[in-house]
Amino acid sequence: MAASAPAAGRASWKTLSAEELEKQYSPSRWVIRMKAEDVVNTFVGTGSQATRKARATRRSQLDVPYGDGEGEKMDIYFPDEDSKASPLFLFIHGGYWQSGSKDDSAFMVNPLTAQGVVVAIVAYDIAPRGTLDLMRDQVARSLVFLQRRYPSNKGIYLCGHSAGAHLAAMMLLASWTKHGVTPNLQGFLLVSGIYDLEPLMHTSQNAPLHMALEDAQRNSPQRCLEVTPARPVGPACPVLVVVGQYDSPEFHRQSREFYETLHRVGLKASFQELPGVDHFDIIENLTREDDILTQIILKTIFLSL
Ligand SMILES: N[C@@H](CC(=O)c1ccccc1NC=O)C(=O)O
Repeated sequence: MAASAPAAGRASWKTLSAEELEKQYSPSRWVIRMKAEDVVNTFVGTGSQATRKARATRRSQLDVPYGDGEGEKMDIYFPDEDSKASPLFLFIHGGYWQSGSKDDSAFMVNPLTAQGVVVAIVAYDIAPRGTLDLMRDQVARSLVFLQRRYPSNKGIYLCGHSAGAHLAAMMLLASWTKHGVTPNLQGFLLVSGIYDLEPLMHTSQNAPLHMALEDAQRNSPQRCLEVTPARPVGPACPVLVVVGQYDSPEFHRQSREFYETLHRVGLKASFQELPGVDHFDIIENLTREDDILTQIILKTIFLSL
């Protein structure tokens, strides 16, 4: 009996009504510090202000193409002192694979570049233009591009928020042989992510995504990790799963169960619930050097060097 308990727990969302699922997967409705309708505008405002500041105060290369597609661009921000062997931090923005842009996602650039980290913010083709399979391939190619451009890097640290954490987690399942180079991935930071996409099929978020059951399952790291034996990162590569105190119960469940799966398959996983933050200020606060998640990121990067 005990062996079947996790599987039963994993499908617990199936008992929720359509209305409750919609609420659970609407992150702004769980924010307590302001009205739900103001949350996303505030988040985008903070992100675009941080991006303006990063572009004004840091050396950068903007719209660097990592592929031939029009949307396949990244912004790269550099520390003041030039080094050929810096750690690289790649951020994948969220927005349910249908909103968000690299141009308002440079939250963490100033605090991280101040400590000698090169920060790249990647753009990908959001829906309806892009499919989940395309986005996943774009993120993989952006990592390959970074590895080729900076072959002596001191590790690539991949961070994603929400839908971006999902895309980051999919890189734990990537097959690098077809790309001809394996990115030097040394850490994953998965912030308020979604790892099982099946519940989303039953919410309004699926309208532009058009996920059928096979699409949702093929793109669910929670599911794929358990059945895929070959993994591209070793047991020494830390994978941090982080969720905000005020994320919804379903987001908490998704993070906890994904952490448990990572741990079970032998990855160096850790799980942290950050107190006092929600789905949005968990990322907005990365503009600050003294933020707890900024400090966790810096520790992850510099303790593993
Ligand atoms: N429509 C959603 C927006 C949202 O979930 C979101 C917005 C910006 C960045 C990340 C988000 N969530 C997941 O990717 C909401 O307001 O709850």
